[in-house]
Amino acid sequence: MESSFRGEVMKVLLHGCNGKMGQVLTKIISEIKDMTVVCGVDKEPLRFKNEYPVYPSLLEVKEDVDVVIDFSNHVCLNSLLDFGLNKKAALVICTTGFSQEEKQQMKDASRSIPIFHSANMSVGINLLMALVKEAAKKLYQDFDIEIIEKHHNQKLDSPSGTALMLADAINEGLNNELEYIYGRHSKTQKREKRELGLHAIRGGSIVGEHQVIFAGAGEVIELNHNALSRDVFAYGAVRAARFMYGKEPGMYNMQDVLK
Ligand SMILES: NC(=O)C1=CN([C@@H]2O[C@H](COP(=O)(O)OP(=O)(O)OC[C@H]3O[C@@H](n4cnc5c(N)ncnc54)[C@H](OP(=O)(O)O)[C@@H]3O)[C@@H](O)[C@H]2O)C=CC1
Ligand SMILES: O=C(O)C1=N[C@H](C(=O)O)C[C@H](O)C1
Repeated sequence: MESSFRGEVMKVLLHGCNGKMGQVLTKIISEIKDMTVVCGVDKEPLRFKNEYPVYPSLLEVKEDVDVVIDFSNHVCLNSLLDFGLNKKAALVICTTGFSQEEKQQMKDASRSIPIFHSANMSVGINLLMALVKEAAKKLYQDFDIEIIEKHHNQKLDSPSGTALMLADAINEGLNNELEYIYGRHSKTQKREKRELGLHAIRGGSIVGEHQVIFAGAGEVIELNHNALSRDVFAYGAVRAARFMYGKEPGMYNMQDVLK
C-alpha cells in the first residue's frame, strides 16, 4: 500500500523511547532518510544517550510532530490521546494490555484524529490471523482450539495482545461462540467444546512465539509464528507510520496497512 507521505522528512515522536522497542526503533529510524525522530518521551529520560531530546512527559514536548509511534504502557493512553488531539498528530499505538474501556477511548478519539492500533506489527502474524480464522471455520466441528504464547521475562501483560488478537480472529470465524479460558488450574471438570484456552509462558529473552493448536481425535494441526528479533515489529511500525501520515481521522490496523 502506498502512503500519502511524499518528498518531506516525517517528524516522529517516539513514546517509550528508552524501552526495548523504543531503542530498536531509534536505531532503525536513524538509518531512514525521509524520517527523523524529533524527540522522545520516557518515564526515565536519562536512561540512554539519545541523539534527540527526551522528555519525561508529553506535556513538555516543544517540537512539531507528524506521527507518534508508541511502545510504552497502556496507562499512558489518556496523555497520548490528549497529545494527539491537541497537536493533530497521527498516533501509531503498538502498546498492548488495553482494557475494553481503553480501546473504546481510542475509538472515540479517532473521530477527530487518525489512530492506528495493532498488538502485533509483523506481516506474519497478520497473515496468520486470516489463516486461523479460515482453519477454525473448517475444523471447529471436530477439533479443539488452544493458543500458547511465549515471551521474555520482562513482559507485563498476559496473555499477549497477539494471543488475544488471534483468539478474536478465530472467534469471529465462529460467530463469537467461544469462551476464552485463561490457563487451566484447580479444575475438576473436563474441557467443554466451546472453550478456547489461552496459555502464557514467560522466560528469558524469548522475543515472541505464538502457537495455535487444532487438536482432533488422533491428529493435531499446529500453526506457529516465531518472531526472531524485535526488528520485525519496528519495521512494521515504520511502515504503519508512513501509512498513517496525512490520513483522515479514523481507526486503522495492520490489515489496512497490508491491503
Ligand atoms: N505491537 C507490537 O508488535 C509489539 C508491541 N509491544 C508492546 O509494546 C509495549 C512496550 O514494549 P517494550 O518496549 O518491550 O517494553 P519496555 O518496558 O522495554 O518499554 C516501555 C518503555 O515505556 C516507558 N514507560 C512506561 N510508562 C511510561 C509513561 N507513563 N510515560 C512514558 N514512558 C513510559 C518504560 O519506562 P519504565 O521502564 O521506567 O517503566 C519503558 O522505557 C508493551 O505493551 C508490549 O507488549 C512490544 C513489541 C511488539
Ligand atoms: O511485549 C512484547 O515483547 C510483545 N508484545 C506483543 C504482544 O503482547 O502480543 C507483540 C509481540 O509478541 C512482543
